[in-house]
Amino acid sequence: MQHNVLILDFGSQYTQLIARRVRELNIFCEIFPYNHIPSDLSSYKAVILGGSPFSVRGEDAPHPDLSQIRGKMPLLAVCYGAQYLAHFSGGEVAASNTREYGRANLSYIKEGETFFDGVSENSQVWMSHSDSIKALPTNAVKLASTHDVEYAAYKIEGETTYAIQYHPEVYHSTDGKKMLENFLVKIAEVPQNFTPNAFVDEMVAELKEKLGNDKVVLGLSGGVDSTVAAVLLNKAIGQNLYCIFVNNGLLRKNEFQNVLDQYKGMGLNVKGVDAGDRFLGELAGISDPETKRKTIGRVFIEVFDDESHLLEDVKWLAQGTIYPDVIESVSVKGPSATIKSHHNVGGLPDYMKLKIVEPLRMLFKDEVRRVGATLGIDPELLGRHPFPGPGLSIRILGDITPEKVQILQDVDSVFIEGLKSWGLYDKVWQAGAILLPVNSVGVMGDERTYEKVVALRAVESTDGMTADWVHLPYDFLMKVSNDIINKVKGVNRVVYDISSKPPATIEWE
Ligand SMILES: Nc1ncnc2c1ncn2[C@@H]1O[C@H](COP(=O)(O)OP(=O)(O)OP(=O)(O)O)[C@@H](O)[C@H]1O
Ligand SMILES: O=c1[nH]c(=O)c2[nH+]cn([C@@H]3O[C@H](COP(=O)(O)O)[C@@H](O)[C@H]3O)c2[nH]1
Ligand SMILES: NC(=O)CC[C@H](N)C(=O)O
Ligand SMILES: [Mg+2]
Repeated sequence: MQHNVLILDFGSQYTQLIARRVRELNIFCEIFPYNHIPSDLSSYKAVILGGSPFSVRGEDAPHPDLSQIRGKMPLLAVCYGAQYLAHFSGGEVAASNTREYGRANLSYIKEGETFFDGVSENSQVWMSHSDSIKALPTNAVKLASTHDVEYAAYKIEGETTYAIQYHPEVYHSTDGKKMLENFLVKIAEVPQNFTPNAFVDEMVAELKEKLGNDKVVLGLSGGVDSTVAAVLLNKAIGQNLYCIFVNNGLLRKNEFQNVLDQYKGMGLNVKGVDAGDRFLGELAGISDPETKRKTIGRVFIEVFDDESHLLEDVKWLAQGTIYPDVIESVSVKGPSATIKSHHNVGGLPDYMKLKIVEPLRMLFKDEVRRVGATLGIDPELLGRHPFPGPGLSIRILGDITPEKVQILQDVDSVFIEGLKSWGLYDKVWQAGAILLPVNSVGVMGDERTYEKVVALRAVESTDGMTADWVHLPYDFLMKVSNDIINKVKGVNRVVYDISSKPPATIEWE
């Protein structure tokens, strides 16, 4: 893969957004922590320095050595980056009188600067800083100001170095993407050749080379990432790819069969392993959410290990890891605090001795979907809502029994089919039902009932990190709750979850 743009992360919440914007320009980019700059920079055509929660004046602040970068290749310094260049090159950075956070407008733009081509006068930019550049570094020229910030942008004469105090990557910087494009395409002349087709061609060639005639196993979940990874690998190594799809007894209604049928038409070598009883047996009596997750993770690995022993001579394990997972584990802040342990076939124990291959580890979710579309994967599969690996187990509060699984599968099916038939499914990022560990009193046909309560959840989100509940039409909620109570025996009450994340989470456990 061409490594075109290098983004240095100083711990800003927006670093990933910079990468998103660059990718939207069809330019490939990679994020590295400021203290792990690659030693070979020959494949990079430009570098971007990101923002940071630190003050450059602080003692523990990131102070990387940029001597191999600055003046040697095009450099764009954003926020902390801009302050960093100023502070260490003859300028001055000091605390602002007021903390600047939010929208501002450019009140001055230097004429004739390529960086501002096509940028409107008074263009709105997003500020988020408490330090300010009080004096420019040596050889710098002011390029833009706002009402409150004199040095909103500058460049260094004799270098292709640009620096901006605002955040072009944030949506509220109306011309931010234009400025990034001006810098990357017009000034740094980075090629815009990172397209799904190019990715597929390059990745297939790379996988062929890397894997040769080796055998590879892959856990298929029916989800987008593992499916796209499988189709790519299948294109590269054909029948040497062995896909395993495990029924953990906690899938959606009829999902095991439906997913297997769907894969049949795709020419994949898939084995369905029905381990439902094994999972439910191991989960019996467990109510604690973390213990449930850990148990499922362990049994997954055991089933997987058993299955790969049935195959001879397997050398590789393929995974559907995508870029946000990678960034999470390499970012300056490191893997974030465990709120919920995600089960993952990824964390395989050493004794399995398989090498890991992850063809999607450089892609964001929407890029994975586009690659999937290029590969001809059914749009319905690519548009599927995310579904957690531990499945319905974390949507059954309290202990899990086969009866409860069946009730929840039926409720979930009425809800999801309802969303589809009302044309709402694609407007919702994720939806599902939760079986609560309480009974409530109801009346059906003049008789008292004392049955289960279910909660419905539907959220909007871009990446699952934050989410808002969806304002589903009342008519829809009325119809679906009526259908659930009438069709699913054992349920006499339906409630709708109106919590956003944070402070709640999407799943209840
Ligand atoms: N039922 C299953 N059978 C086999 N492998 C599975 C199953 N569920 C999950 N996996 C494997 O575990 C990985 C992690 O699952 P998880 O659901 O957490 O991933 P994901 O990010 O949602 O990806 P996907 O879109 O592939 O489901 C999957 O990519 C897949 O390789
Ligand atoms: O693959 C997964 N394994 C897990 O263990 C897991 N737990 C939560 N999720 C999914 O992650 C997103 C965020 O969920 P939370 O707000 O509940 O943390 C939502 O999309 C959840 O469905 C999981 N996915
Ligand atoms: N967003 C940023 O990069 C902020 C930089 C620095 N911490 C400041 O407050 O000024
Ligand atoms: Mg999944």
